[in-house]
Amino acid sequence: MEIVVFGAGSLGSLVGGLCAREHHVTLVGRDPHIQAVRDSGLHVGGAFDFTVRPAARTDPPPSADLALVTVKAFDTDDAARALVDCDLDAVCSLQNGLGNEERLATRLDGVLAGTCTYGARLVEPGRVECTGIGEIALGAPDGGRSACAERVGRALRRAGVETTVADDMPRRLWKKLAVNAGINPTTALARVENGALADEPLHGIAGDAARETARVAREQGVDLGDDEAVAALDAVVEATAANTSSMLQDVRAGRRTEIDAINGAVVDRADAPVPVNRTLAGLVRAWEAGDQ
Ligand SMILES: NC(=O)C1=CN([C@@H]2O[C@H](COP(=O)(O)OP(=O)(O)OC[C@H]3O[C@@H](n4cnc5c(N)ncnc54)[C@H](OP(=O)(O)O)[C@@H]3O)[C@@H](O)[C@H]2O)C=CC1
Ligand SMILES: CC(C)(CO)C(=O)C(=O)O
Repeated sequence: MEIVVFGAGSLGSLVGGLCAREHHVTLVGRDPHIQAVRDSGLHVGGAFDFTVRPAARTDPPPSADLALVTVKAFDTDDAARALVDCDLDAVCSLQNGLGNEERLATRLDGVLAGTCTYGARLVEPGRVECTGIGEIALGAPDGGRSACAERVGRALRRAGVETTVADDMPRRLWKKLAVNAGINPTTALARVENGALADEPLHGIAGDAARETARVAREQGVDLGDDEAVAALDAVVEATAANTSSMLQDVRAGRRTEIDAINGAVVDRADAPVPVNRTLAGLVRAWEAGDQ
C-alpha cells in the first residue's frame, strides 16, 4: 500500500516507521527531521530497534492509497487543505480530541475515524522512540461497518501494527476524550505526572471531567456511562503513571495545547452546564494567552 503520513512528528514518525517495514510510506513533516530521514533514514527505538528508509518530504505527494493524519488537532484544517490535491482512497485521523474527522471531511473523501494508544516521542531529527505499545482502532466515523476500514486495518496489521477495525468509533472517540479531558488539563495545570491523579484532590477533579464528558456523550446519543468513563480514566492513570501527559509537555515547552479539541469540545457540545470542563479549558486557555 502507498501510505502518506501527514504530520510526521512523534506519533506520525512512529506509525509511519512501523508501516514502512511492509508498505511504501511517505512521511510529510518539517525540517530538520525530514532532511535527517532523507539523509540517514528513520530509526525507531524504545520498544523497537530498527531503521527504515521511508520517503520524506515537506508537502504531500500527488497520490497515495491512504493518508494517516497525525498533526495536532489545531492543525487539522491545514492538513485537510494540504491533502486536497493528493489523490487518496482513504484518510484516517489518529489524533486526540473531537472534531478532526468532521474537519477533514469538509475537504476530503473517504475519511475514517481512528484512535491510537501507542506512545511516541521524537527524540531528535531522524529518531523516534516508542514509549508504549498500544493499538490503533479505526472505522467509519459514524459507526457501522466499512469495507474501506477493513482494507486499511488489514494493511496496518500486515505491517505489525496492533489494529482493531471497530464498528463503534463514536463511542471509542468519546471514551478516549473522557480520559484526555480528565488527565491532560489536570496534569498540565498541577504540573504532575499522570500517576498523581490516583490520589485526591486530583482524582476527583479528573473524574468529574470524565463524568461530565460521558454525560455530554449521552446527550449526543453515544452510550457511555459515568462509571465506564471513570474506570477508563483510572486504567490509563495506572498504566501511564510515570508519563508526562502531552498537554503538560506542551505547557512546559511553551507550545500551544490541544485544549480546544479536548475540554473545549466537551463545552461546545454540552446541552447542560459542564463546570469542570469549562474551568479546566478556561485555565489552560488563559495560560496559553499569557506570557508563559
Ligand atoms: N505522541 C503520542 O504518543 C500520541 C499522540 N496522539 C495524538 O496524535 C496527534 C499528534 O501528536 P504528536 O505526534 O505528539 O505531535 P507532534 O507535534 O510531535 O507531531 C505533529 C507534527 O506535524 C507537523 N505539522 C503540522 N502541520 C504541518 C504541515 N502543514 N506540514 C507538515 N508538517 C506539519 C508538526 O510540525 P510543527 O510542530 O513544526 O508545526 C509536527 O512535527 C495529536 O492529536 C496527539 O494528541 C495520540 C496518541 C499518542
Ligand atoms: C493517554 C494520555 C493521557 C497519556 O499520557 C494521552 O493521550 C496524552 O498524554 O495525550
